[in-house]
Amino acid sequence: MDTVTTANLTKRYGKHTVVEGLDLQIPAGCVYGFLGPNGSGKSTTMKLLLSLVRPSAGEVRILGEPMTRRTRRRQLARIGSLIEAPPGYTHLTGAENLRLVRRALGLSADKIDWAVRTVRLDRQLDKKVANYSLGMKQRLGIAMALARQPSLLILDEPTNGLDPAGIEEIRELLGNLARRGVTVMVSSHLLGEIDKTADRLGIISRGRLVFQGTRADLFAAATPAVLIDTPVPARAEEALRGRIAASTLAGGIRIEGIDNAVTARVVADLVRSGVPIHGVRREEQSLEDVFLNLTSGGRL
Ligand SMILES: Nc1ncnc2c1ncn2[C@@H]1O[C@H](COP(=O)(O)OP(=O)(O)OP(=O)(O)O)[C@@H](O)[C@H]1O
Repeated sequence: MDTVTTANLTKRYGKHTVVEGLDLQIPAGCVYGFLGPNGSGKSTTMKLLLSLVRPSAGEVRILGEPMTRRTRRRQLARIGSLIEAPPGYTHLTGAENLRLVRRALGLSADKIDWAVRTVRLDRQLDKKVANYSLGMKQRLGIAMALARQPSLLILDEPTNGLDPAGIEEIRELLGNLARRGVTVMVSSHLLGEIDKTADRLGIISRGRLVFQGTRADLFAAATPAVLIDTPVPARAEEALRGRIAASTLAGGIRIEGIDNAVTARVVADLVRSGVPIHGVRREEQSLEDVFLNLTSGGRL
């Protein structure tokens, strides 16, 4: 079952469409990496899911139920979230902040203890939050979100500004939570920060979902350029001119965006034209390249 689904989810501010026709599907118990460049609409989407912002069109369903003004209170009891800046009063200690959360939500002490142990903040609780590192603040924010033992955790850029060790720690934490059955949606503008933890990826660019699926699906969806090795690249390019756009390289030609059937036809054409072919392969492509292609080079 999917924990979150949206249908045609859309948000407009005046004439500006910030989120457009999103159909999200977040399966239960997974880490869903929600990726997109800065300003592409990730925070707005998360606020829509949490009903902090009202959709201009479309709907959100969480744990099988529509998220509306009427159901919001009940729904939010099952959702933990961390949106934008880490929460907490900086003049209070971690423990004092958590006590406030405990009272506000009427939780038992063992739930707070569990959340604190899960984020490994147990030894830092007596410090004032003002003296916390950014990583500690993020972990306190996650502990606050976890205290109610949510089925769904929504985290907006929790690794933003953290050093590599801090990023790794959050990644590990999210993986552990998912293994215990919590569905985690986590956003980032950097693919490398979450791709190792995420079982599923959703990529948003200019308010539209440009990809949703597994990492393997993402690779498959992208078609890397074909490289044809030949000692006479200029002749090969000449033979294809007017039909296929090829660029010449030292020792071969490069053709973008052609599928296997077209590749076979190109090779047959070259052979017929007397061009010797020493090899045909697809260019190596990193997940980062695929991401950049889908998001037009990481721009909005
Ligand atoms: N309340 C608002 N009124 C008008 N425009 C808004 C509002 N909130 C967000 N926007 C615009 O919506 C677009 C998407 O913003 P959003 O914060 O959702 O993106 P994001 O992907 O989370 O980016 P970032 O990582 O920088 O936070 C931006 O152009 C932003 O200026």
